[in-house]
Amino acid sequence: MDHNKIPQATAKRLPLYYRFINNLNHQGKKRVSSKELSDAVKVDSATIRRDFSYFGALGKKGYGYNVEYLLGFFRKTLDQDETTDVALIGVGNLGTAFLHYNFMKNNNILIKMAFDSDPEKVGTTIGDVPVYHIADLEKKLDGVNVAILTIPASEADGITDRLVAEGITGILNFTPARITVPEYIRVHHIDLAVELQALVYFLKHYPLEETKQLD
Ligand SMILES: NC(=O)c1ccc[n+]([C@@H]2O[C@H](COP(=O)([O-])OP(=O)(O)OC[C@H]3O[C@@H](n4cnc5c(N)ncnc54)[C@H](O)[C@@H]3O)[C@@H](O)[C@H]2O)c1
Repeated sequence: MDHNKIPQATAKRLPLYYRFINNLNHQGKKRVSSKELSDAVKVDSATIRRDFSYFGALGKKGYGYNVEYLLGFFRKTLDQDETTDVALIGVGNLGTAFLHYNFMKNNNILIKMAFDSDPEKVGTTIGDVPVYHIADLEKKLDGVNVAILTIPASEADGITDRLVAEGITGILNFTPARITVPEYIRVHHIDLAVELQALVYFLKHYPLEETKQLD
């Protein structure tokens, strides 16, 4: 399947589907209906059916979708069979938590190395990840092309320029800074304050029905 043919909005929902289908598979479930999926991932079933038609998965009425088939497709599409190495920049409160979190458990994503400017942190290993000095970024990066930024906002631009010069293609930016990159570089910005505000807004204006809350 040509991945470019999957619409971006569908592609964004893939990890969500993958996580749920993977759990079902672990529980030994062989099939799943679009209604079950819809309740679990909070995407309406019409959208799920349309998304899945792009994957060549056509659910049968009264049967649903084959869990193994979907899992095989998601694994390939999300490159779950390959490990993606990631570098984390900034081993503070947030960065340290990520280093302790084992991303490999559900996804084949590995934080392979971390960088910090604090001499107390450089040379240590946190959650099996070595922490190098930020001055050695260019020397150590060695083909890693995804980075997580958990440094102070004031440092974000300078570090981003260095990452871009080293061939990084994707950045997950946790700093409040809006970083500027060439258009061929993908930046996903995660702003927890905005996410929280959105949650509170939805709670206020679109409260869920009681039965759904009990799910
Ligand atoms: N802690 C949170 O809950 C939270 C939530 C949302 C966003 N953020 C954002 O994430 C970023 C990190 O937050 P934090 O709480 O972990 O901060 P922190 O101060 O605990 O950690 C920042 C780390 O970056 C290192 N650092 C500073 N300059 C550097 C440089 N030039 N190169 C490499 N390392 C450098 C510091 O030594 C420190 O270890 C901030 O931009 C913050 O606004 C934090």
